[in-house]
Amino acid sequence: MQLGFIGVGGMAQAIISGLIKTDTVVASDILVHSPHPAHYQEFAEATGIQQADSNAAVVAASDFVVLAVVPGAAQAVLKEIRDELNDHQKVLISIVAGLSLQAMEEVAGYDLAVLRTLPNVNVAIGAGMTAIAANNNLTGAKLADAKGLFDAIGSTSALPEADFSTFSALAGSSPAFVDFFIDTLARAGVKHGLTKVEATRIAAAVTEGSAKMVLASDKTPFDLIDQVSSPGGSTVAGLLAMEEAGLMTAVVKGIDVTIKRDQEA
Ligand SMILES: NC(=O)C1=CN([C@@H]2O[C@H](COP(=O)(O)OP(=O)(O)OC[C@H]3O[C@@H](n4cnc5c(N)ncnc54)[C@H](O)[C@@H]3O)[C@@H](O)[C@H]2O)C=CC1
Ligand SMILES: O=C(O)[C@@H]1CCC=N1
Repeated sequence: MQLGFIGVGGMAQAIISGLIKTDTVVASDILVHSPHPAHYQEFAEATGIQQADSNAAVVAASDFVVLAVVPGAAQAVLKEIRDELNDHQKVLISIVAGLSLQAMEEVAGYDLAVLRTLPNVNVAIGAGMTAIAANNNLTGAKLADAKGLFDAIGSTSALPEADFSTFSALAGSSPAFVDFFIDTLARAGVKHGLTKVEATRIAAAVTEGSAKMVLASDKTPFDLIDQVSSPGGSTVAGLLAMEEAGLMTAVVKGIDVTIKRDQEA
């Protein structure tokens, strides 16, 4: 599989790193371009991926083309590459937040096979969570191959496009929110005398372990909370103090604003 990337920023690099680490695609089969080669020169040399001179050259040499530019540039880039894309063989995979299948078809062509995705940054270590929605032209082996790229670097969830904004908050942005929680937990440890390095290691390990427990167990998170909270003990006292400070409301408000902002874009 020849895989092209237009745009080589943080997310493209996260996906490429995950694909190479999981032996899903060999580096020499990955071709990239953006107008700022200096920004990804070091990454390209370190990973062994190929660099093209233009967006059109990426498309010409690729079976699957990943559109990984900032949302503001996406329409112009699609216009620029539409002729090369429409050879009735290639598949366009977009990771651009807020860009609908219909909007892509309008610009790039109604016959084009398109997979709209929303990966999160954890794809870099093969632990991502990616929403996918295919248009009617993407079926069979091509759909399986395009989806397979994201299954290989984490989990996928086939969702109606109407749910993409909610997914974007819950999975695309939430690594930042979970990191915020980990940092806050660690900071509390520092307040009580631990070093930041050790407190962060402890907080991250606990977050990973608790997430694995939720996924592995048939219990709800609330059941698991009850399991940790000894009668008259310290956990329930801490939980109630966090709720008095508004933890649940703060998280839900944050997600509401994230969804609203995504829908405004
Ligand atoms: N950062 C995240 O966690 C997530 C980001 N996304 C989406 O991924 C896309 C990329 O985001 P990031 O990598 O974070 O942004 P970034 O700013 O790190 O990278 C954007 C890339 O697009 C390139 N670019 C800009 N104009 C171009 C053009 N005309 N032709 C070719 N390349 C061009 C830039 O040079 C850069 O390499 C965005 O559309 C964003 O909505 C989606 C899911 C999660
Ligand atoms: O912050 C953003 O706009 C993007 C969407 C999901 C994650 N990052």
